Amino acid sequence: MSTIISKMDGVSSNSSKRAYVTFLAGNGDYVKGVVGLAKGLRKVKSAYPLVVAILDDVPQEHRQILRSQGCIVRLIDPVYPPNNTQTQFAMAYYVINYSKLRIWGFEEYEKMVYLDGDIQVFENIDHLFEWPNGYFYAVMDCFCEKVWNFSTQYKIGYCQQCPERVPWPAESGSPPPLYFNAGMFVSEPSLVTYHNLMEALETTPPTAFAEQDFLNMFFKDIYKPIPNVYNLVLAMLWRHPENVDFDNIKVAHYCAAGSKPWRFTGEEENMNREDIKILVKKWWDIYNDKSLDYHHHDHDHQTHESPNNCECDHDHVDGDDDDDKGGHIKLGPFLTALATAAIPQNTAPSAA
Ligand SMILES: O=c1ccn([C@@H]2O[C@H](COP(=O)(O)OP(=O)(O)O[C@H]3O[C@H](CO)[C@H](O)[C@H](O)[C@H]3O)[C@@H](O)[C@H]2O)c(=O)[nH]1
Ligand SMILES: O[C@H]1[C@H](O)[C@@H](O)[C@H](O)[C@@H](O)[C@H]1O
Ligand SMILES: [Mn+2]
Repeated sequence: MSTIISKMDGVSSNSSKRAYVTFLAGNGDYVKGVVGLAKGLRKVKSAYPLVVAILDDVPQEHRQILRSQGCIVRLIDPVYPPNNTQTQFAMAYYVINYSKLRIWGFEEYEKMVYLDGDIQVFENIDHLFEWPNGYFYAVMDCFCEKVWNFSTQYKIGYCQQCPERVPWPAESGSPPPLYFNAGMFVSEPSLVTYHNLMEALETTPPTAFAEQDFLNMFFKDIYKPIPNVYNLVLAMLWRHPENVDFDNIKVAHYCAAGSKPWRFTGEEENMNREDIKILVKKWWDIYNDKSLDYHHHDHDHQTHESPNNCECDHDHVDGDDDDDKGGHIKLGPFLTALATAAIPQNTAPSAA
């Protein structure tokens, strides 16, 4: 009996230190993605809350919608890549994603599963929290879509998903290290890691895929690839069908151009595929399912009475206080400046 009690104690104290985390910026329609995700996590009976790290530009009305869906809303300050006059930042669309780095400051959680707002879960993935600490778990990306056309991999036709198809040329040395998609990962918040991330960022010029490239560099030594059912990047369906187990997809990532369910028209390339239409419909079925709306009393594991869920969502993760980068700069002028910079058209994702 006593062992059962202590075991249960162990579980509950551990459980409260776990969270799904997503990121939301702007006043646009990504809030729909996050609502869909919150409902999807509820549908599969996840035992852990969804924490939404929001930037200041998310309107109150959207924050309220998230809270009413049982989410924990946490305001974060934006993170900017260092100024670099030499390197033209290729994809302005991704710059705000550097702000995702703030989530390592959510130290009240021992472990987090990060999920992009354009992700949906179809099966319970709580077991990810049980995996050994000390690693960065994520799914390997695919380099075959046009959004990669600036890269050597794309130009050669090399993809880590099928390294034999077009082998990496011997004269180019060893193939690039395994590269993960940063729309889903398992990691451990920690102020030490957080400060190391911020410090490393200061000397890292921005690159095309923003924080995704940066995280790939930062965590390269502890990166553990996991099966793609945990983050099915939709392009895998037509680029590497042999690697896809369609009936067992646990997590779908609607990142292919034109695939965001809440903007879906079916007109973009590949969007008329049956498998895509099935996945988009599955997303909508969850989003529209009223029985999946959050009801405070129905979900004792998701009561979320954390102080972080109060109206005072000014719970900023401390940046470098004496440093402009960590301060409360308005994002608007920064993004405007980026938007007016010369950005090659062909590298801007159409989902933007
Ligand atoms: O206006 C926006 C744009 C983005 N987001 C948030 O940022 C996430 C990332 O943006 P996308 O999902 O549109 O981008 P992709 O999936 O195409 O991007 C991939 O590459 C990015 C590189 O910066 C990130 O690593 C991202 O997590 C990874 O999935 C969104 O899911 C959403 O959570 C917003 O809230 N508002
Ligand atoms: O790494 C990239 C990046 O995450 C893109 O934004 C996504 O659209 C692509 O599918 C992926 O390969
Ligand atoms: Mn995404």
